[in-house]
Amino acid sequence: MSRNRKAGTVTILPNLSIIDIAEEGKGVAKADELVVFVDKAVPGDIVDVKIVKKKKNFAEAVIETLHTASDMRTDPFCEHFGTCGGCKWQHMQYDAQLHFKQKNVEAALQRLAKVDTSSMEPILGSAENKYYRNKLEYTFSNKRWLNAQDMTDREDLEMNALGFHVPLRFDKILDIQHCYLQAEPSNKLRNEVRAYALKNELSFYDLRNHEGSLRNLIIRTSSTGEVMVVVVFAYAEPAQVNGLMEHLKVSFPEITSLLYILNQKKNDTIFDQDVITYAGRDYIFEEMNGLKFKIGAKSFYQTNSLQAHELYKITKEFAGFKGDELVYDLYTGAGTIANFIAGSVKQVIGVEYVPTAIEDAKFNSELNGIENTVFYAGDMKDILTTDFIAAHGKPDVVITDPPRAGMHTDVVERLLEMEAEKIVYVSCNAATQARDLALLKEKYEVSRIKPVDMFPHTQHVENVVLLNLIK
Ligand SMILES: C[S@@+](CC[C@H](N)C(=O)[O-])C[C@H]1O[C@@H](n2cnc3c(N)ncnc32)[C@H](O)[C@@H]1O
Repeated sequence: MSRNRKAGTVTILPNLSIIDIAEEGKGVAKADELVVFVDKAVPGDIVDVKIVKKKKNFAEAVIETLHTASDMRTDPFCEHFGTCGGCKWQHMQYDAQLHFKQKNVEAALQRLAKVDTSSMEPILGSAENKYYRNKLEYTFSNKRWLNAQDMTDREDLEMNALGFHVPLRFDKILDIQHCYLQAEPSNKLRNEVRAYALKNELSFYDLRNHEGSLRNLIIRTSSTGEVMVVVVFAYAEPAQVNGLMEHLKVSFPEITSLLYILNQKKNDTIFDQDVITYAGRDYIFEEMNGLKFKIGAKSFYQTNSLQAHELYKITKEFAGFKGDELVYDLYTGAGTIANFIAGSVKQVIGVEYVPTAIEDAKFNSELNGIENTVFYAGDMKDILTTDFIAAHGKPDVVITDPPRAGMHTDVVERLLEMEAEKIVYVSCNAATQARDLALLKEKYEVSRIKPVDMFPHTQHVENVVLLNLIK
């Protein structure tokens, strides 16, 4: 039984056993009727915790004292662990991460859609669990996040930083020395850009007052060995832009595509901005399964390329194509799934609301000599109408891969009207997937479920579900 010890206004709950992991990735403990979500706790830990937020039925807490460490713990490999918002599960062994991802998907499907998960297939782990991302976006700031050590030696403190946002702090940036998410030359590039900017007194952006020159650095790498670098300035003298870009061009001959953007808006999205090519091409190539994909600065491509290939293979296997199918690929992005399966079906119709992604999808079909794909840009609920279905034909198979929010109810309605034999539902959020499955139950039964880990050391997980039309 837990006891409350009040130390001033701080509430400490002693000797809690961590019994589970919640969907958001925190450890779960119970103190009488109160459910406590404990940051960086692992099932099997016994801990004293400090409450940081208290609601009627639950509380959020941090570890005050770790009395017994779970067998599932391991030493985090990154010096930035604990402050950086990424890779929050590094302190848990990879097998345990996979176990809890599988369990969380299963729990969501059972609880929210009453799906029978007894034949759920085991999660597919990522072959690479370091340096697995093909894209990183860093932020410049003149307000570096200071750790306790920095606070003690405040003399000559460098306040400029190039790195990642500290969770819940839009203006504070953790200066990253080494990131384990993207392979070289990613780390060398980021550190060189920072060193050049400091040496040449280019100003780092002030995210609060919207002043300063350097805003973002985007690095994309591909399985073909090509590299794209995009430097985003708020403003800069042409000599300063040319100075930095020329330095990168000379120092990193491996850069295939060297680009910059002048973004004077308050927000840092680049989708409505002109991209200027300083050197090389304005795109790089990615390759998958013998297909080439063109990736521009604004293109969407799954960030873990190797595991995306596995995800698509599972999607295709679940669909079990015979060769004569009409397939709808909903939320097609840059048409990667559509192009990946095109050789195995009669025709694919891809729908997606980002127009530039649809341009990429069409370009990629052409590039690979694929002639049986058609793509449409627009909001799914507006495009996928009864008239659209009448004009294009009822699909035999639907592949749907919506964003985290899942599908709009109008889209689910259309799926129920279309009565495709099979729906393969790929999702990055098991809770919204389960919500949609509960609606699809009216006409479909779930016959296969397989989670896929695209993001090691995070709580995120992809899940593929096959639905069969009930006859
Ligand atoms: C998870 S991504 C899937 C991308 C693609 N299937 C792939 O594997 O590369 C979801 C896609 O849905 C698109 N999207 C989000 N909301 C949409 C909507 N309301 N209508 C159409 N597309 C939408 C996003 O732009 C994004 O490309």
